[in-house]
Amino acid sequence: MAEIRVDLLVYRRDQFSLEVDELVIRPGEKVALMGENGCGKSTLLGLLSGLLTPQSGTIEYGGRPLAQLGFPQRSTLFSLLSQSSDIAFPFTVAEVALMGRFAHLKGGQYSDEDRRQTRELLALLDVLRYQDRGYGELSGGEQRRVMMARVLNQATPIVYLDEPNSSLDVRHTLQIFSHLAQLEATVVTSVHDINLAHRHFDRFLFFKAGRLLHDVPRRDVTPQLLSEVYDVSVSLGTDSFSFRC
Ligand SMILES: Nc1ncnc2c1ncn2[C@@H]1O[C@H](COP(=O)(O)OP(=O)(O)OP(=O)(O)O)[C@@H](O)[C@H]1O
Repeated sequence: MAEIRVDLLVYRRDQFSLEVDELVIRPGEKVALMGENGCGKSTLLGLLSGLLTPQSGTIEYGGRPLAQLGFPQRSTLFSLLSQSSDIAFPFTVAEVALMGRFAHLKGGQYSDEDRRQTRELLALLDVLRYQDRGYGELSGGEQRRVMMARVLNQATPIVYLDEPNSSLDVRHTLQIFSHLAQLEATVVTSVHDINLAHRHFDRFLFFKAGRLLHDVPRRDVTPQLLSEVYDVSVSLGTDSFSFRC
């Protein structure tokens, strides 16, 4: 599995800039990207996955610069669940999830194993019963779970997720985060629910206005730190943080 290494990264867009001096994410780490709206979480995921190109700095996977990796290599190295996932064509749920296997296609055909794995993931994400329905006929939360099945189906050693629990109800959110926490893969996800992330993830990158303010393990996420990041009053109860304006 590849280590992710970021050095002297600078990305500018209009009035916004994201700067990360140094960041190393080791294989298997579960990393939450956190901070208020517009602080740069999606931008960082876009840069790490090569959808955006930095003005300067480097991103490396196992010592190989991202810029030198072709698309086939990238698609077996990392997958990305974007914030929005519209599909223009009338694919079924099973077809959408099966697309995750595209990077592993042999001889231009999906194998029986690809189809079996797809069914298993659709069941895990609790959408197997919709497998023959049109993707566009599902609710927002159901579509999100199908997209999650597609991303996990890619079976990459690194999984990038942009707010995976948006539109999800509490049960599916808990199930998905428990699953992510148990994956062997490196997982890097943006997430707004601090208590949810704190329960399931190991490492927390807090951004503010495009800067990496804190990079801390679970035990160092304190009310003081959260208060600084989010500009709210924070207290710690028996097992969760509470917030007040
Ligand atoms: N396509 C775009 N074109 C221009 N500016 C953009 C675009 N996408 C995001 N921005 C701006 O870039 C900055 C960082 O946005 P980004 O989406 O990375 O934030 P975020 O931390 O993911 O926010 P959120 O929690 O709301 O998802 C913001 O100022 C935002 O307005």
